[in-house]
Order: sequence, then structure tokens, then C-alpha cells
Amino acid sequence: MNGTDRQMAALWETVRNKRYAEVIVEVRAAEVDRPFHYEVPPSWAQCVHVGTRVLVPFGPRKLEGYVVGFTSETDKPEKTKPLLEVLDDEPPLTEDLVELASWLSERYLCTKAAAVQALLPSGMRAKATTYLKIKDIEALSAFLPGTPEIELLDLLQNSPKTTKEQMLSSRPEWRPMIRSFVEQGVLEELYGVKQAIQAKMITYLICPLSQEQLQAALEEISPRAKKQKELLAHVYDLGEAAPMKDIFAETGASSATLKPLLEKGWVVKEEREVLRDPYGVQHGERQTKLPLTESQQNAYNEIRSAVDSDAPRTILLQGVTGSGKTEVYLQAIAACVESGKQAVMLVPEIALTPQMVEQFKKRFGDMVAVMHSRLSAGEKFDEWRRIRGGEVEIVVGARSAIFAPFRRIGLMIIDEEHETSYKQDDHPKYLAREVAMYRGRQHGATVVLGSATPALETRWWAHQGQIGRVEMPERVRGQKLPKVRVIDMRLELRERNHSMFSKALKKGIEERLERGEQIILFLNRRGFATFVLCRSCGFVARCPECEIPLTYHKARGYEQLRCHYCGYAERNPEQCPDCRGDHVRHFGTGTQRVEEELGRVFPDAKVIRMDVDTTTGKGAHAELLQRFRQKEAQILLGTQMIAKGLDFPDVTLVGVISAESSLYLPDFRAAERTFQLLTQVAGRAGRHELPGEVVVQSYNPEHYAIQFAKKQEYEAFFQHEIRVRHAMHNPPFRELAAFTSVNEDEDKALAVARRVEERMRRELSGREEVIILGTSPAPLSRLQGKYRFNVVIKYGRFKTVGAEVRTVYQEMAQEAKKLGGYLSIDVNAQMIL
Ligand SMILES: Nc1ncnc2c1ncn2[C@@H]1O[C@H](COP(=O)(O)OP(=O)(O)OP(=O)(O)O)[C@@H](O)[C@H]1O
Ligand SMILES: [Zn+2]
Ligand SMILES: [Zn+2]
Repeated sequence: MNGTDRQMAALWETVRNKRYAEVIVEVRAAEVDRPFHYEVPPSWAQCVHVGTRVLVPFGPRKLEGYVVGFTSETDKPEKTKPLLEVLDDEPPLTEDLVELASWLSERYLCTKAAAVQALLPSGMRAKATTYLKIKDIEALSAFLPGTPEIELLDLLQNSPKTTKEQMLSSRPEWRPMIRSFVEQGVLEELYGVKQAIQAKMITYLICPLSQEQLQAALEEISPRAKKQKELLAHVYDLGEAAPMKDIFAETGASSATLKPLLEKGWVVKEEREVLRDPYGVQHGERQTKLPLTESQQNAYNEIRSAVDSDAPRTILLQGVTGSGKTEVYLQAIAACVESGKQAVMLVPEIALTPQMVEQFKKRFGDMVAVMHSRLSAGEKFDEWRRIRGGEVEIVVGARSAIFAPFRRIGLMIIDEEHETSYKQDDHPKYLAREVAMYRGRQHGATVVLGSATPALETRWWAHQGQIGRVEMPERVRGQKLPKVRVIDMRLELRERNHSMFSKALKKGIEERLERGEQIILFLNRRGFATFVLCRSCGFVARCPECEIPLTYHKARGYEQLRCHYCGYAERNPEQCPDCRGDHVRHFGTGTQRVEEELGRVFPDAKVIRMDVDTTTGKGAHAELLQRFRQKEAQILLGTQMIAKGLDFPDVTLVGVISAESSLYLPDFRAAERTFQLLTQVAGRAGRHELPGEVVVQSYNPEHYAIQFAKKQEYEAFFQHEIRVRHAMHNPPFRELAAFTSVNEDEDKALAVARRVEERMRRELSGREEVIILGTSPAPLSRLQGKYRFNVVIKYGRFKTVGAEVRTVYQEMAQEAKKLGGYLSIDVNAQMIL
């Protein structure tokens, strides 16, 4: 064989192997949760790959799908239809992401389509569109003027870009007519796609003329057209293409001035793609590395050698609050990038402050892409394309950034790895830590799990030697961890202090205000806000839909009760609806009430309140923090969202209004969460020169989670809690999966849950390490008018029960659907609600 023959043979080989593409279509229904076969037209063999996005016929519809493999055989070749369209030049999914999608659907029991969608930015989804083309114009023009047929003909001739969908949405009555014309062959349907989000284009202008040509052109322009001359000369002088918008602004010219110049070809238009940069490129002051402390150096070395080894490794970086984990991350990432590999940095959504992003931008310039939920779909899409196109080496982002389409990952870091926001609450219900470890195996990459208070599972694996562990036990400048005082609020009450501030906290605040230092007040109120209770009869106002207590809100003097799950709202009752008494009071403590009380007790102090109500707008969160940093206020008051990551030099006092509300959640992780929260909040104090103090108020000061948090002794807490977990057969000794059956009809919801329980017991009977908990009302037993029941199962390894769980889930999900409800499943559930 000569060269050409060999090439031909190779080509034919490709064509033969790519006879049929296996395609996952975008339908999420379980019934079609498998790849479908489509014929690859031989001439397309070179441009269809694993990961390519295609348009395919699916029943009467045209759907988008992804190629996940190829085969040379299919069951019914005569029935197999060809692909309609290849949607991108370069496949959006890399091969390893296609593999990851398949793992996601196995591990978290979601459909393959849902898994694929999770890997892509939302703007990626294209809309399939149909255009109509006239094939037989005579047949159409035979109609009389004024008839719909002629109207259609005019429309098609005058604006051929109108899609069939657009046409039908304004003239739905045309549907039968169009269908019959297509059947008769008068019209033809052409398929096209519209990207849901378009790349943003900007028009540039350039002058292609030489010096002499320019002179000639200027002479040719009538002397009265002064503007035209000026514009031409200006564009020429620029020497390179510049945005039309800017040129117009500089010269005062308009498109009318430009038109004749374009027609003569003296100025040329050029469409250029721009990428939306949500943060703007911060040029200039690049921040340099800090010299590392001894324990930072030690941690860095450990991570560095793991990255260099190209073997998949996971390392727990356990560093106390203020030990300088961020600097270790930054330097490890720099080393990773220098060695030609890419890095992913995950931070909890609410810790992803501009301050945090800025650090990365300053250190790495435009090598960094940022991904988080507050970006617009267009911004997300652009950042994603910068990653896919190999323009950046580093991604900083929330949870889903773990799917960054990098080719060669060297390092993935999860900061505050214990955070619950790393579990996705919608399908696929993945845990970022597990995805990172899977990708780590694919890429031979290192995963770093950083925290001062690691998840119990993570710490246990390190104890077992399944993952590595490095410690950073001291703060960077050797500052002491802040002193924590726990105040027994029951005693305060006995001593007739009815205020929400204990004497100690009040005194602490006074001192700081005098010294011009700053204070953070933290309100722990996960799931428990201000509720309304009648002191005479005990009536509690509840949401008629969800049955959870309503939350008291006061805005512009207007008192309202709101359900913070479904948004239901009603007026605050002046009289008790039950006993008609007038002793209805709001209880519990909302940030607003603390703010009011602060205003009363410390009338001169400036307070910044941060909670869901004050941080809804884009950038509001950042702005409030910035104002606090600039010392516009002495007190920062907030909820969970101020618990982590913040680093303010002048904060010397942190107050926790009440430690308990997270302690009484119906969740075996309640103690762990309370410990983590208190330790993290305490860690905000005294991080710089000034020593810090923490005051925690509690009605249960003897609880072990509070006692260990007081001493900030993670290891001691771990030792204690791990025994509790072992005794109760809870993670890390077992994993949990939770089925939730939801229905408007309580009996139906319960019936499905009972069936699930029964089926699971039968399927897994006698299986070692398996525990099936009885059907129970979910902690959120009624949500948005629907009843919810849970069935929780515990098992050793998911692999050993996965097949049975999947079967039962799929069958029962069908049954739940038939009954007008649904069944969901959460594998490796982190919080059962
Ligand atoms: N080697 C160093 N030399 C001097 N300052 C440092 C060094 N490393 C970190 N710092 C500073 O120490 C402070 C605390 O660091 P950082 O915020 O990274 O701590 P952390 O371990 O992430 O704590 P937390 O878990 O509370 O978020 C920061 O102000 C940081 O700039
Ligand atoms: Zn009452
Ligand atoms: Zn509600």
C-alpha cells in the first residue's frame, strides 16, 4: 500500500467504526434513559466524536443530544435514522467528562441526560428550530390574494429567517395548513439551531487603504461632507481595528456618516467575538507570594510532591482558622500551573466574595476563570468557553466548577470541605468531594480537602490512612486562638436580665465601641426564625401549605408573617386566632430584632445587617462587607453567611446570640454542624495583631458540641463524635440513602413510601450492614401543599446495594407518578429534609 492508500484505508476504518453513534438525548424521563443509535453519514465521520453535540430525530421531534460512543452494529439497521446536524466544531464534552456523566448517573441514580446537563453551563442548551423553505412556488402562488396561503407565501419570501416556531406562536391556526403543505411537498422543513446564549459580538472598523489611496479617497469626498472625511481620517490614523462604538463616540459620527465609506470599501466592518468578563480584568498590581511559615511550607511540600507524582492522591489539609490555608492553595496552584497542568479551586458559594476572587485575579491575572451562580447565563457561558478553549489554567468557583472541562488537571482544592453547600440538592445530587476524587483518578490529579473543622467522614478516612493528612496547628503570626466564653442564658434570666444580650456580651460590645475596634454578631438560626406564639394558649402561626412555623417580618412599619419555604404571606394577627386573646408575641430572634435591640442599647453604634433580606441584589453582599472593612460600621450582624472565610483585622469580639438552634434539628449531624459553625465563627476574631474574644450565649452550655467548640478542640470533638456515630451506625461507618415520597394526597404519599420500604426490605433481606429505617414523615412533612414521607436506608458500600436500590427506585418512581406525585432519592444524603 502506498501513502494515499493507507490514508484511504484509515479513513474507511474510521467510517466503518463510526457507522452508528450512541446518543443520549435531552429527555430526562427514566423510560428513555439509555443511548439511542443514529447513523453517522459517512462524510461526517471525521467531525463526529465522543462528546459531540448533535441534533437528532426523536419520534416526531428533533432533539439535542450528545454522542457518548460508537458502534458498528445495531438491532434494527433499517429503522435507524441519520443524525440531523452536528452542533459544534469542537465537542463541548471531553471524553473524560462523558465517562464522568456515566459515573454520576450510576452513583447518584439520576438519568444520563440529567448527568450530562449538569456538566454544561446552562447557556449551552441550544434550541432546535425549524425553517420552512418553499419548494413549489407555483402551487402556493395559485391562491388568491388575501388568503392565508398568500400571507404565508409573502412571509416566507420577505423574511425567510422567521422560524416555524415563531410563525406558529403568532399564527397558531396555520399549523394544519403548514403540515399539509409539507406533506404535499410544497414546503420543505429545514432544521437549524439557535444557541440559547449567543457569543457576544462587537463591530470593529478598520481602514484598509494605503497612504496614497487615502489621499485619493479624501479628495474624492465632497468638501461639504466634512464629517465623512474626519471619520475616514480617524479610522486610518488608528492604524488597527477599533470598536465602532468607541469611534462614533470619539468623532461624533453616526452610521449615516459611515455608510458611504463602507460602500466605497474605504472602511471595513469586522465582527469580533468578545468574552464577557464579570469582574473586569484587574491589571496592574500583581500580588506576590508571601514567605511561608514552617507549617505552611510543610503543607505546601506535601501537596507539591503529590501534584508532581501524577498519581491520584487526596490530602486533608487540617489547619486551624487563620492558619493561612489560602496562601498554601495559591502557591500550590502556581506550582501546578508551572508544571503545565490545570487547577480547580472550589469555595462555598457564600464565601466566593469579590475579595476572594480578587486574590486569585491579582496573583494569576487572566489565567483565572470564575464560576458561580450569581453570574448571568451569558457570563457563565463565556467563562466556560474560556476554560474549554484552553485560554485559562485555573478555575475558581462554587460546587459545579468541579466539572471544568480541562484536559489535564493536576490539582483540585476544596476549601471549607465540610460545608453542606458542596452537596447538590437537585439531580444529580452529587457531592463535590466525591466528584473531585473521581476526576482525580481520571487525571492522576491531587485533591486537597481544606478545613479547620473537617467533615467527620474526611477526618475518619485520614485516620484510616485512606487519604493523607497535613496539619497547620497554629495561626500565621502565632496569634492565639481567641478565648471563648460560654454564657448560661438561663442564669441571666434568673438574674432578671430579660435582654437578648448577656451582661458579658453587653460589656464586651461597650469596650470595643470605646476602643474603636469592630464586632461581629452572629445569629445561628438555621431553620428556626422568629415564630409567632400566643402566650395564653400556645397557638403557633403556621403556613397552611407547609405546616412549618411562619416567620415574623417587619418592613416599613408593616408587620407580616411569611413562610420561608413557599413564600406564603399573611398579616401579623393582632388577636390570637384560637383564643381571641391579645397575647400574641413573636419569639425567637431574627436579625431585625437584634438590630432593633442594638439600636436601643447602643444608640451610637453603626450596624450593618447581613441576611437574605439585605443581600438579594447582585453585589449587595460584597458591598456590605466592603463597607464594614472600611469601618463605616462597628458592628456586623448576620446569619450563617458571615460565619466563614471573612478576615477583618480590627474585629476583636465575636458574639453568638444563641448557640442552640442548629442543635435541635432532626439530623444526626446536628452536633457536628453546631461545632463547626461555632468554631468557624469564633475563628473570625483576633486574626491579626489584636487579640480576640468570643462570647457564646446558650441555654444548654453543657452540650458536648458547645463545650468542645469553646475549647476549639477539633480532635477531641472528633474522638467523641466518632464513637456516637459508631454506636448509632451512622456515617462514616454506614452511608445513607433517602427516598422521599411526595404527593398532595397524604395517603398516596404514605402508600408509596410504605411500598418502597417493603420492597427494599425484601430486596435486601439478610444483607449484612444494611439497615432500613421505617417510613416516617419527613422533617419538612409538608412543603408547598404536598405531603412528604421518607424511607432511609443505611449500608456499608453503595456498590453492594446499588442495583437493588436502583430497581426499586425506578419502579416505584413510576408508581408515584401514576398516583400524581413523585419519588426522589438522595444517595449519600448529607441532610435529610
Ligand atoms: N505566610 C504568611 N505570612 C504573613 N501573612 C500570612 C501568611 N499566610 C497567610 N497570611 C495572612 O494570614 C491571614 C489568615 O489567612 P487565611 O485567611 O488564609 O486563613 P485560613 O486558614 O483560610 O483561615 P479560615 O479557615 O479561618 O478561613 C490572612 O490575612 C493572610 O493574608
Ligand atoms: Zn391564643
Ligand atoms: Zn409554606
